[in-house]
Amino acid sequence: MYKRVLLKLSGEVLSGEGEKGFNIDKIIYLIDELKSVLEYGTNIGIVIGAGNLFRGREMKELSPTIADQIGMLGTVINALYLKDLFEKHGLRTVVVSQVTSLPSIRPIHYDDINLYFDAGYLVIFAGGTSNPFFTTDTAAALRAVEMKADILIKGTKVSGIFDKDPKKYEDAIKFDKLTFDEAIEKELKIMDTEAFSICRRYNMKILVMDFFKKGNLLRAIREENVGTLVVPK
Ligand SMILES: Nc1ncnc2c1ncn2[C@@H]1O[C@H](COP(=O)(O)OP(=O)(O)OP(=O)(O)O)[C@@H](O)[C@H]1O
Ligand SMILES: O=c1ccn([C@@H]2O[C@H](COP(=O)(O)O)[C@@H](O)[C@H]2O)c(=O)[nH]1
Repeated sequence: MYKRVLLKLSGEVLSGEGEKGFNIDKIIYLIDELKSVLEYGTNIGIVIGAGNLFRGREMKELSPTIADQIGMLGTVINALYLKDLFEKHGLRTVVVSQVTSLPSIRPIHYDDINLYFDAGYLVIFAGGTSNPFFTTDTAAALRAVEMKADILIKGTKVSGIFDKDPKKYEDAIKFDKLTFDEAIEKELKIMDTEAFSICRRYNMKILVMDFFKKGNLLRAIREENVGTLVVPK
């Protein structure tokens, strides 16, 4: 069973696939999934995307750097929204970020992150990498390495990594396991090359799995066969 996990969630986990904003039923579902693993004492850090609010690349009327900054702020909005609801449902949560200074957000300090985990807090890393031209997949890779996670779990709307986008091609074939070299060489668009490359350099395993299937998070953390695993060799 994994003891320390970085969970990367697509913003659409908060809204529902193809939807915008927040859907409270989806967030209650997320809370239930998290509770089922927290009771085993697993430390969980979360990197949240912002596809439910803003994606830089979709705001074509704006300059890319401004659009990306708005996207990063979207991840901060999601983090604060989650923190409040998590706490109302009994999950102690801290939001850390370098991109904004707000009273309910703390700066990222490695020593403090260990203290938060030791005290049983969920840690939400908001604000992406703090730089434009990246996505929260790259932020998840960085934070997974920084927090010395056992694995980066990407919870998304597809059941794993396929040879092509399964949302576009019905005949896409799923991989059970891949190496980082294969994922990068095949240019599989499930995650950015930057994210794969950071994980390859630091031997950070990645599991991609369907977050909308009930019980999948616990199965993943118990190291059961779910989704697609990306490993060094
Ligand atoms: N080879 C592939 N295997 C699996 N999925 C793929 C592949 N290529 C592209 N995809 C697509 O990648 C998407 C992954 O989306 P992800 O969870 O990163 O959401 P996102 O849109 O980046 O996040 P957000 O909603 O926060 O912006 C899937 O929905 C899937 O359609
Ligand atoms: O490091 C980062 C992370 C994100 N952004 C911007 O935020 C949005 C939302 O992130 P998703 O990963 O797409 O959910 C992204 O589209 C970028 O515009 C960023 O600039 N830098």
